[in-house]
Amino acid sequence: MLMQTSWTGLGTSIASLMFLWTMIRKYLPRQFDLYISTYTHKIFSYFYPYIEITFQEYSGNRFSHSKAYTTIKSYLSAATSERARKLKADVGKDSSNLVVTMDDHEQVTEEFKGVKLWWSSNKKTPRTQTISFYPAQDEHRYFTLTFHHRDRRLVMDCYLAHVMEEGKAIAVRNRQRKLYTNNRSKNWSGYKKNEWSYVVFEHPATFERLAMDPEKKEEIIDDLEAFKNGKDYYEKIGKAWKRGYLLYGPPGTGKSTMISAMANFLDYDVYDLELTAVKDNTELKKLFIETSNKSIIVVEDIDCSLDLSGKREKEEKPKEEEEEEKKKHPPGAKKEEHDSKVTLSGLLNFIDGLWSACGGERLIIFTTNHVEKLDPALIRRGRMDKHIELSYCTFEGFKVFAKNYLDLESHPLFERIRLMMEITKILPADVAEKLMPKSFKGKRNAESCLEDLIQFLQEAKAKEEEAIQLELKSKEEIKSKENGSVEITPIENGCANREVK
Ligand SMILES: Nc1ncnc2c1ncn2[C@@H]1O[C@H](COP(=O)(O)OP(=O)(O)OP(=O)(O)O)[C@@H](O)[C@H]1O
Repeated sequence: MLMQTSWTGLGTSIASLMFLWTMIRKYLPRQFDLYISTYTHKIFSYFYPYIEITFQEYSGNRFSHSKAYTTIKSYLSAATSERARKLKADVGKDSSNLVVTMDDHEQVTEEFKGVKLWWSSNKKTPRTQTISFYPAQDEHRYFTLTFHHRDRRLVMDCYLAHVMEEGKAIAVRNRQRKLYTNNRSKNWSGYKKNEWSYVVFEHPATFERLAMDPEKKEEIIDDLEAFKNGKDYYEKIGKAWKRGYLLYGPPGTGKSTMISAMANFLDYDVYDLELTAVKDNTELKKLFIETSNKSIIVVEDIDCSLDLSGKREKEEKPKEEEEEEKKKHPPGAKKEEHDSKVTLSGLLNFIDGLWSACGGERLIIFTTNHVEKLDPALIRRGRMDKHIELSYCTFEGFKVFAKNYLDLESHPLFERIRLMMEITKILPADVAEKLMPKSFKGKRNAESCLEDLIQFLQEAKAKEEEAIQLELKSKEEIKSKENGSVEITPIENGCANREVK
């Protein structure tokens, strides 16, 4: 009984004290309140001198991931993978491509400028049952960073910035790049929409493996490097952060390969724009707006994509062509659905109109096999800032192929190939095809590849000479027809002589 009275008394006195404490804090001036809370905190931190910061998976609503969480996740995955790599290396297994993520409730200990910090990955499952229109969110993940109270300045001023910077760089490195293409698809109401769809982009092309003049290659690499790091510069000069490239040359000279090498070099996504599938300029604009930053937008074979000759040339169209066009599309007839109405001016707007300035860091690349067919307005400098000609293979280019395909830096047959390449045109695609080993069994095979190439060069030379002879002959024929003289065969010659007699 006595015991019960004393417990009740103790409870009442604690409750009264707490009430009094709350009242005092409520009516105390602000500075005293702050003073008290600082001291309370100091007393608590004496018993638990660690600070914990949490980073939640979702920011605000459940559908948008918090950027900080995602960045920290990349950072910690790299740290965990590194640890796992070291462990594996100790055991002696190959571990170069290992990527490991942190397990729930796993801890990672880090050292930064001599200070120890602890990261842990946690998960919370909500206990309350809520009725919601959206699917239930089962788990709520977060990272907790724990550090000693005395290190809070270093953590706040340096460490967190370091984590964010590293995390972002790691995320960019680990990002799977995408190759997009546009296609028309019907939605549930039957309305045809033009949308981007993608596959993972995994082309192994690099500038190192690209066969072309080394100086030209260096120049392109420098240009891309300057573009990639040019954010401030573009801002300073008041220009949208984008650049146009025109790649031209015969088929099989490496235009597509160069685009892949550029994408790999810059770490950009690729948007392969199929212009013939775009209905009109509005659709083109919409597609453009949907492209992301850090991307290359490619229009391959631009001369074949659409009639982009513009108004000026349309007026000059020969009559026969117009007739043919009319036959294809008689005035009353319904045009085929895929017929595109994208115009030259629409395309120019796409390249450098007002809309092209939304977002940034975009390369626009056109490729063509017939540069002479393009409207000068489309490719003038400022729109297509850099014109790159890809042409027949040079000896320097061949050496890149030999190193790449056959692992050869020199060979007695090289000199013969060099001399032949000086007088014979050969496409890089043909060199690539000839040097592709027929089986993967050493040097002997490499030599037979070189011999194959020599034979191909000899045949190409013979064909070239034959073509020149034919051309000369036809030119002579035309000339003689123009002069009104008939070609005289020996017998005719004889007859003619007789007639004269
Ligand atoms: N300069 C080059 N460097 C390395 N490989 C090349 C080069 N040119 C061509 N190739 C090889 O030839 C093949 C065809 O090249 P690619 O498709 O890039 O040529 P292209 O100029 O885009 O042709 P097209 O105009 O017909 O599209 C590629 O798979 C590549 O292996």
